[in-house]
Amino acid sequence: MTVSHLEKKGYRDAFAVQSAVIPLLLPKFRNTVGDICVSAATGSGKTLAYVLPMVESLKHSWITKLRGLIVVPTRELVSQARKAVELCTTKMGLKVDTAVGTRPLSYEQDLLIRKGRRFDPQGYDRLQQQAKRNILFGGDEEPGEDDVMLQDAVRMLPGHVPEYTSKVDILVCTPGRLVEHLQSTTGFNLDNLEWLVIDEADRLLDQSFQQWVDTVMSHLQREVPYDQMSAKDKVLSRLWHPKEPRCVKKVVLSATMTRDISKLTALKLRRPRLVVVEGTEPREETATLGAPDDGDSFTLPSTLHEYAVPVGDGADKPLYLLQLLQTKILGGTSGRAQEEVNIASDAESSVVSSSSSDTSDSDSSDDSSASSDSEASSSSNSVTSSKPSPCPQRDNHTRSSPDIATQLTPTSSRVLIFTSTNESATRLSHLLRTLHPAYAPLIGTLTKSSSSSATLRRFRTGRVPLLVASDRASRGLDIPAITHVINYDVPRSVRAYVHRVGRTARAGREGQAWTLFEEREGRWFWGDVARGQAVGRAGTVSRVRVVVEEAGTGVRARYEEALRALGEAVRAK
Ligand SMILES: Nc1ncnc2c1ncn2[C@@H]1O[C@H](COP(=O)(O)OP(=O)(O)OP(=O)(O)O)[C@@H](O)[C@H]1O
Repeated sequence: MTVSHLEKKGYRDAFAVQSAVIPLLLPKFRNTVGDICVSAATGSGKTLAYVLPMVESLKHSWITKLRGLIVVPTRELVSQARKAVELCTTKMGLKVDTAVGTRPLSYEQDLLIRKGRRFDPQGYDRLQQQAKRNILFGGDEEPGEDDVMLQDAVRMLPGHVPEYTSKVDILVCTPGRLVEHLQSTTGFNLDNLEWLVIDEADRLLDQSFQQWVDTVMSHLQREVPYDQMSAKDKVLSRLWHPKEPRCVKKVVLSATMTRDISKLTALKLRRPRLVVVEGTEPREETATLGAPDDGDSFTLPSTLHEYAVPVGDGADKPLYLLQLLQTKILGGTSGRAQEEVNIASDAESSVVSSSSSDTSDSDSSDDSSASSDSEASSSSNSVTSSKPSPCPQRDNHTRSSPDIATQLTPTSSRVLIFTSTNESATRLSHLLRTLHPAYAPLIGTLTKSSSSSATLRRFRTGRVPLLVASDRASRGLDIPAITHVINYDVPRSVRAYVHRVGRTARAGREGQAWTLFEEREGRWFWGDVARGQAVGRAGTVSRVRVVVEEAGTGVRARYEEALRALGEAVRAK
């Protein structure tokens, strides 16, 4: 049923990571294979690799209990993972829901827990006594979990006690909200959990997120009270028979999965096995988890094409971005020439980047100077490309940029631009709109405060083909239409680079990643990211020279005006 449904939806063949992981997670290997850690490239299909076997093993459950828990770092990923689960549970009767910090807790409590009652005269007497004591001696603090139960108990029919049951079989959640429910939702527990999936695990095991793991682990080890035991466990406990040990299958995944066992110890994995899937062929390499200094390594999608653009000291970075967008990425514009722009060919850049003796990675080439313009344009005519361009591009040679007022013609490009912070994402969007008013309706901004689902929907559907975002959008976001990722600000780490550029070139599609780097960032970028041992890639990173010419540009005047206005706005705050 699931397979034929998936085929109808276009999922015809299993991807490599799915071929490697699904068999290990199927119910028949449940007791022979321990917990699984998965490392596979971005966009390689890790989500279905755990959702399918989880659904397969839970589909015969006829009483709804919380059996499957999927933890991801952001609310966007919660809704994405939920869609994947719903795709696989169609017409199965399994109940799926989500828990994210943006909804009121009480609203979610109603969605997750059903309040009922059970006939239990002894329990009734006990709870009534307790309620009386609380009324007599209790304080006026916020009601805790037990207080809620007592409040419910006093409203019960004589001889009855409140009973709380799960309304969901599979819950997809963020760690913070999960902890809130564990601490304050009466009846919410992990007593029946069979699957714990931690996606984007290296992020979720970061120190900043760490405390949620301890809370979850302590709930997994909790002794289930007698009146909440399953019928089978009640019988076993009456016979003084040891209960069967609880066995929660843990699946831990990331495109940048750590091999450092010390970071995983908090998860108390059982006979952990690391599955590393590289490339697109179903080749499973089972590695062992290692010591802290073993060094992590990551693989980029083979369909990703990477470029790096030097931007001098960074003072004119928005102008470089604009030229890059106009001439290399969005294309399709037309109109009266107003500003002269020189773009060196990819060919030149390929030669530069592939030369092992190139020491100018952190160079201080002044790309805004007139001399470098002419140098760039002359070299662009003399070198042939050594790397085919994966996406249709415009003429690379010296050309005119479009009239600033020209409307952008329809484009199939979908461009995700990363900045280092939410604030700089907002600032950059503002600058781009001022610099090129015709782009204004095409630019979206994804910040913590913006309505992310509406913004992402507009980006997904192409109504807004340019999205400026902070690293919040770098993890797991699956928008197949993204053709380009631009690192406007260099990422903070190699790991962050891998996740950012992984928003394109997903599921075997072609994609381009462009990184703008300042002089002071060049050494790190080329040393660690572009040529570092930690990153496995099919090709090389090509260096591309984008030259912003100063003379005769209305853009520069607008740029300076926009900077002034921004400065004033910041001062006024
Ligand atoms: N067997 C398949 N056939 C076709 N498409 C697939 C298949 N499996 C997954 N996909 C699609 O591939 C895309 C990427 O999958 P997914 O989001 O699971 O990647 P991922 O490995 O989790 O990436 P990331 O590490 O960035 O989170 C999704 O759009 C998904 O629908």
